[in-house]
Amino acid sequence: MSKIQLQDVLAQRPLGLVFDIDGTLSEIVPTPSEARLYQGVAELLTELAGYAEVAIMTGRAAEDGARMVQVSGLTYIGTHGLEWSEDLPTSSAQIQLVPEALNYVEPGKRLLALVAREMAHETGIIVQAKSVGGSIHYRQCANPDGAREQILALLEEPARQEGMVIGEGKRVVEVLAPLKINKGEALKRYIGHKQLRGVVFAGDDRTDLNAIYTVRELRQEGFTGYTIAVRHTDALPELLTSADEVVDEVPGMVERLRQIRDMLATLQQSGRHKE
Ligand SMILES: O=P(O)(O)OC[C@H]1O[C@H](O[C@H]2O[C@H](CO)[C@@H](O)[C@H](O)[C@H]2O)[C@H](O)[C@@H](O)[C@@H]1O
Repeated sequence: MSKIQLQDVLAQRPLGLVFDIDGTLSEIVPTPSEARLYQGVAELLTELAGYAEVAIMTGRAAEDGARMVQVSGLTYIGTHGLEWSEDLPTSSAQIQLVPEALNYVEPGKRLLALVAREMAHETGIIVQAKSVGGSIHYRQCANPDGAREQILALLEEPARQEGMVIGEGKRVVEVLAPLKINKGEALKRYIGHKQLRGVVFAGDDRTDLNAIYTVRELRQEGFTGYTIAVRHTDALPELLTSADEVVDEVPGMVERLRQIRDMLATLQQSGRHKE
């Protein structure tokens, strides 16, 4: 089978462009609150939204993601696909939590409270609550690998009892609802919701793999999609081998965003996009 070309995907209409934040549009930094969009990204997202539907799909809470991105007119999909909003970052924005997740709000709170209490002695732990579950960051601990082991051991049995799932990302343990909704399922819902005929997805972490797999599956059914993996020194090998293209770190991704913007402008001028 011939290799899919980015140009062919960008020619589809309606077109969706879906981006992860941390490690994709913003550099990985010591703490979540220090993270900022890479220079020029907000302007590029604004320009891209003039040509396509643009969504931010993040493991952060939708509101937290929108606080970082600060671009209106985008769809913000947060908490790994559980939260949706079409009108962030306005302060009165409606944020929808998928109804299937409601039963897991309280169990998630209890598990995060347990970690906050039991790991209070460990300097460097950051507990980041989300509407369902949340993240426990250990990047700043003196012994990050040891801290990771402690968090996983502490959560194993209580998570089982609460019916919650434990996942992992970059120097972070995630407390998740036991739902089939992940970035892959969320991407499928986004494509359906916007009735897209083409999609480009970019991400850098384990949770982004689900979206990459979804694009591959949908391609088998004739859908036109393209995936970009952002390579960092700690990249999952599977992420790099599964994506259609690999770019080097966040600057490489930002350069690709510029090229995508330019390709979309050329397609529009030449009228070669598919209505
Ligand atoms: O899906 P994403 O948008 O990539 O979200 C995944 C997690 O990203 C954030 O944590 C990561 O980035 C931090 C800032 O660079 C870094 O300090 C941390 O070690 C990384 O794991 C975010 O804070 C989490 O809530 C997301 O789940």
